Amino acid sequence: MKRVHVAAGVIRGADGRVLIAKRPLDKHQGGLWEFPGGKVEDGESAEAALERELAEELGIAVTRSRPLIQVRHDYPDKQVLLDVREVLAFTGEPHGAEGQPLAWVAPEALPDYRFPAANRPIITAARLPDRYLITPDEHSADELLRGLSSALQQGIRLIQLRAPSLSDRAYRTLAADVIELCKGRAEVLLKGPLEWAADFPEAGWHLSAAQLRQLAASGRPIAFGRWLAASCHDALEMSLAASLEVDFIVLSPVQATVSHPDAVPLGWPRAAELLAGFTQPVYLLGGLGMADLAQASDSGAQGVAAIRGLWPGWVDPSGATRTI
Ligand SMILES: Nc1nc2c([nH]c(=O)n2[C@@H]2O[C@H](COP(=O)(O)OP(=O)(O)OP(=O)(O)O)[C@@H](O)[C@H]2O)c(=O)[nH]1
Ligand SMILES: [Mg+2]
Repeated sequence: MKRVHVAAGVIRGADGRVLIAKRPLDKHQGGLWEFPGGKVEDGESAEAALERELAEELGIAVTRSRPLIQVRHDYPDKQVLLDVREVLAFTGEPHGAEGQPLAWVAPEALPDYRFPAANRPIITAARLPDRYLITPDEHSADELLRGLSSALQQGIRLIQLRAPSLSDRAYRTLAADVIELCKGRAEVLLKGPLEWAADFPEAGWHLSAAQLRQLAASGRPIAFGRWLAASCHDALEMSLAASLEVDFIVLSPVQATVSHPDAVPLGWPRAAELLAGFTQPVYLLGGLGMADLAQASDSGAQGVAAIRGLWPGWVDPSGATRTI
């Protein structure tokens, strides 16, 4: 069976809501919601196909889009490659040009709608931002909270609280303060024993590669009910993350980094290769910052994860202060 190549778009309104459409009952996966789009024609790029399909289906002209995620999925009766792009700019007012019902949905409400099975990672990708801040470990609790406040003001929406130098007790106290600070503004993922998760019901969890290996030994997905992410460094760890059905992963190190000077960098070509076969969103980490967002996206990643590269006011070696 030939895999059907499909281009689909995540379109956002000015208020951040995402546009979805209902598939006609008589079509494949009929009656379910979808991200508007359609089949890529022979010799056509996914970008061009998306522009053509969204003009036909919604009457809009897409002027700018970027790759968001690629999903290969095998239905019993059809194999698809969904090439999903984030629409960054368009003109016109979207309407159901083929009579299909449309809905504008807040990203966090997308899981409440019924989509085809292939769409789970797309929904996750549509809900996640393009940058994942990992906290630096060298600051006092007060400095860290001040830095996080600025980061929130600058638009950071996803944060991993990493503080390996703190005692368990100090980490847990800091975690409570960070969760309080970020409430309603950013998602916080904690890093530590998974048994702690019950004490922090509002936080997601970020598994280390070692935790990932341990949990994967149990052989079944974890039903966590909040954000669950994992650190991966190679194809094996990525396959463990996939089998546990974590929401997203961080793949590192792409480049040499000060926090892990001994680690051998993957480099961009190898990172892109590892991403190609993986269907969940991936943040690339390791010596990266905002300047690397476009390359990360072109390599198939959701975006960039960074400690220094996303920390407010960090001065890079060239002397320029980075802004987010
Ligand atoms: N556009 C779109 N298609 C999706 C999504 N998820 C998903 O599994 N698909 C599948 O991708 C394929 C492409 O859909 P399509 O609208 O281009 O084509 P179709 O087969 O429904 O209609 P057609 O044969 O008249 O062109 C369908 O098999 C559809 O079930 C999604 O979110 N958006
Ligand atoms: Mg279509």
